[in-house]
Amino acid sequence: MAKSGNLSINSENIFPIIKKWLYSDHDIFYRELISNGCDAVTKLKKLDMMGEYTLPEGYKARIDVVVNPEKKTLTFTDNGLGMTADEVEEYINQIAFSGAADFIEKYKDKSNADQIIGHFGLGFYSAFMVADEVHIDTLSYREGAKAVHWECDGGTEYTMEEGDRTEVGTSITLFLNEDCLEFCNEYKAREVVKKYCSFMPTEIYLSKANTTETQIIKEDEKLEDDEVLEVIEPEKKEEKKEEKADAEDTEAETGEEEEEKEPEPVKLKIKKRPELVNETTPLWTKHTNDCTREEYLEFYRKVFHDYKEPLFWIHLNMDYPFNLKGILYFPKINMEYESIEGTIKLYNNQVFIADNIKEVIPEFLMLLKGVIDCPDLPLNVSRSALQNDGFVKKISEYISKKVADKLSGMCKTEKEEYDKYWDDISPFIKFGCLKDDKFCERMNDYILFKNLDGKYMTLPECLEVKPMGDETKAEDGEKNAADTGEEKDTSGSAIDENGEKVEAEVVSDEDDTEEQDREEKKEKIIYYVTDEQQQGQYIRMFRDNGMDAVILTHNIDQPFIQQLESKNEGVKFQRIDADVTDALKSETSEDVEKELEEEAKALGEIMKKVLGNDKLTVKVEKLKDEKISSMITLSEESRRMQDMMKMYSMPGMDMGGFGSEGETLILNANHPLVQYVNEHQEGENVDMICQQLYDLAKIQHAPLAPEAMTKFVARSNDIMMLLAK
Ligand SMILES: Nc1ncnc2c1ncn2[C@@H]1O[C@H](COP(=O)(O)OP(=O)(O)OP(=O)(O)O)[C@@H](O)[C@H]1O
Repeated sequence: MAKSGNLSINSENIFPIIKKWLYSDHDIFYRELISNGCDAVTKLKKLDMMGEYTLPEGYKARIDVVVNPEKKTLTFTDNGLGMTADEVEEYINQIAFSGAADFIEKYKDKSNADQIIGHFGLGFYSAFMVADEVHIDTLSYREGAKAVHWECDGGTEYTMEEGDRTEVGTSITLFLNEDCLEFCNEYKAREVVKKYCSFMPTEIYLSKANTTETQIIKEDEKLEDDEVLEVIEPEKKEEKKEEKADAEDTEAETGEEEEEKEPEPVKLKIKKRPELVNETTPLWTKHTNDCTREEYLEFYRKVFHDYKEPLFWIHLNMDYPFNLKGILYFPKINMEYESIEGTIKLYNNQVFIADNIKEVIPEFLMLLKGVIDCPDLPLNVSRSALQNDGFVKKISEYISKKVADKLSGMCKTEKEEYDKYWDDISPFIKFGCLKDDKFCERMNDYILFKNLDGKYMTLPECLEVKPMGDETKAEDGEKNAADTGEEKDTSGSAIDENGEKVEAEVVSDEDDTEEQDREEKKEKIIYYVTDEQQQGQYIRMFRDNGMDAVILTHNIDQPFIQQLESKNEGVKFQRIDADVTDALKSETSEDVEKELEEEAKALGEIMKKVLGNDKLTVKVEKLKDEKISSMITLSEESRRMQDMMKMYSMPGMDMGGFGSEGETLILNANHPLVQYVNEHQEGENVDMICQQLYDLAKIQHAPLAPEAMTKFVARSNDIMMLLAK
C-alpha cells in the first residue's frame, strides 16, 4: 500500500506559518498530541461499550511519552482505537490539514495580541512547531486492519506505507528540530506534561528511552512490565551490626528504618519505571458528597503549591443549561506581606487551557485559587470574541452567583465561622462589589462591619441600631439629657439631611407615625474609623456617649463605601471626625445657640489673627466632655476629595492647598481654656493658648507637619517652664 502524495492544502507552505503563529506557547503540542491519544482511548472504550469491539483482557488505557535525548526524538504512544490507511488519509492528510489551513486563513491577519485561546482545531499539526519530521505508526482496532506508517518532513509531501506496529493504537514520533531540543529533556517534558495534562482522563506515563536509572522495590511490589536488574537479599544481622556506622548503606538510601524486629524483605533493583504524571479523576469531577475535607486540602496543596490551608471552598457543579464543574478556594491572605493574587485554572474536559482567562472568569474571582472545567466553552475563537460571547457571560455570571450564594449562606447559617473569615475574605468581597454590580446587590446584606468592640455586624444590623440619643426627643432647655445619664445611641441619625442638628424637633405622641416616616426618609449615618490610634480621642468621645462606629482601615474601603452609598439610598458613611454629632454636644436652648454663635465669631477672629490663617473656620460648641478643649472636624466630602487628590497626586506635587479645605476648628465652650481666651481676648498667654489649642486639635486628627511639630514641642516646653516658675 506504499503511497506518497501531496497534502491537500491551499497554502504553498503552511508550516512556517504554523510555527510563527504558535510561537508564543509552542509547548502546547504536548497537550494536543496527548489529548488526541486520550480521545483515541475514549473512542475505543466507547466501541467496546457499544459491542463493536472487545477490549483485550486486562486492558489498561495509557499514554506513554518517551523522551530520547540521544536520538532527539519524542514519542507519544496510546492504546486507543488507531487508524486505518484510509483514516490516516482522511483525518491526517486531508481534514486535519484543511482545518489547519482554515485556521491560518482565518487568523493570519490578526495581531498576535489577540491570541487564540487554545489553538484547538490545529491538533496534530502543532507537532511541526517543534519537529522537522513526524512519523505516525498506527494500527486500527478494525478486524484485519493493517499497520500504517506515515512520514512527513515538514514540507507539503508525505509518504505512507504499511507499518510494523502490532498492537492496536498509535505512536507519533517527533524528530525535534535543533531549536527545540529542550523538549526531549526529561525535566522539561515533565514540567510541560504536568502543566497541560495533570488531570487528563487517561493515565500518562513519562520515561526516558534507554535509561540507566534504577529504582529499588520490595519483591512483592513487582509489576509485570518491570525489568529486574538485581535481586537484593536482606543483610544478615551480624553484618548489619558491623556496618552500622556506615550510614550510606542501601537501606538508609531508601529511607528504611533500621528496626530489626521484622525480617527484612527481599528487594529488587529494577529499571526505573515510567512515571505516572497525571490524575485521571480529579476532585472536581466527583460529587461534593464523595469528597472529604482532607481531599480538598490535598488537592489545593498539590495544584497551587500553597501550604497554608485555604479558608473554605466552593464546589461548582452544573449540568444545565451548560456543563461546568470546578472548585474555588478562598486562600488565607496575609495582608501585610503578600499581594493578593490568585490563580483560576481553566480546563476543557480535563484538558488544561490556561490560567486566569479574564474573559470567562469574573475579574474579582482571580483573587481566589481554583479550577474550572467547562467542556462547552467555545475555545477555538479569539479572546476578544470570547469576551462578547453571551454564553461566556452566562458562565461568568453563574460563577459569581454561586460565590455570592455560598457567602450569604454562610453568613446566615454559620455566622460565627463567617465572622472568623471576614478579615481575610473582605478585600475580595469588597473588590467583587466594586467590580460586579450584581454581586454587590447579592452581597449587600452580608457584608460585615467590625464595630468598636470588635463585633461583626451586617449592614442591616448597623442601620438597625437604635439611636441612643434618640433625636426624636423633644427639645427641653431645662432637661439636659446629659444630666439624666441616660444616653442612647445616636448613630442612626444624629444629623438631618442638611447636616443640621435635629434636637429642635418637637415630637408628641400623635406625631409618632409621621415622625417614623420622616425618620425613614432621613439619612442613616454609619460612622467609621480609619485609624484607631489617631482617631482615639474621637473614639473615646463616641464611646462615652454610647455611640458606635465601624472600623474601615483598608485602602479599598473608601471606594467601597461609596459603592454602598450608591446602592443603598439614604445610607451615608461618615468618618468619626467629620463633624461633631449632636450626641456629643450638651443640649442647648435657642438663646444659648445664639450666644455660642457670637462667641464663635469673636473667638474665630482671635484664632485667625494668632494663627495667621484667614481661611480657618471656627465653631464653638458646648461639648459634653468637658475635658476636651479643641478638636478638628473635616467634612466627609472634603476629606474624601483630599484622599482622592492624594491618591492621584504625582510625587512632589504640592498638596498644601488642599490641606485645610473643609476643616473646622471646634472649640468647647465648656472648657476653661476656651473660656480664658474668650474673656481675655489678647495677650501673650492668649496667643500661646490659641496656638496650642489648634495644634492639639490637629494632632488628634492627623499627624502634624514636621515644622508644626517642632513648634508644638518648643511651645509645650515653654508652657511647662511657666509651670516650673
Ligand atoms: N492518536 C490518535 N489516534 C487515533 N486517531 C487520531 C490520533 N491523532 C489524531 N487522530 C485523528 O486525526 C484527526 C485529526 O486530529 P487533530 O488533532 O488534527 O484534530 P482533532 O483532534 O480533530 O481536533 P483538535 O484540534 O481539537 O485536536 C482526529 O480527529 C482523529 O480522528
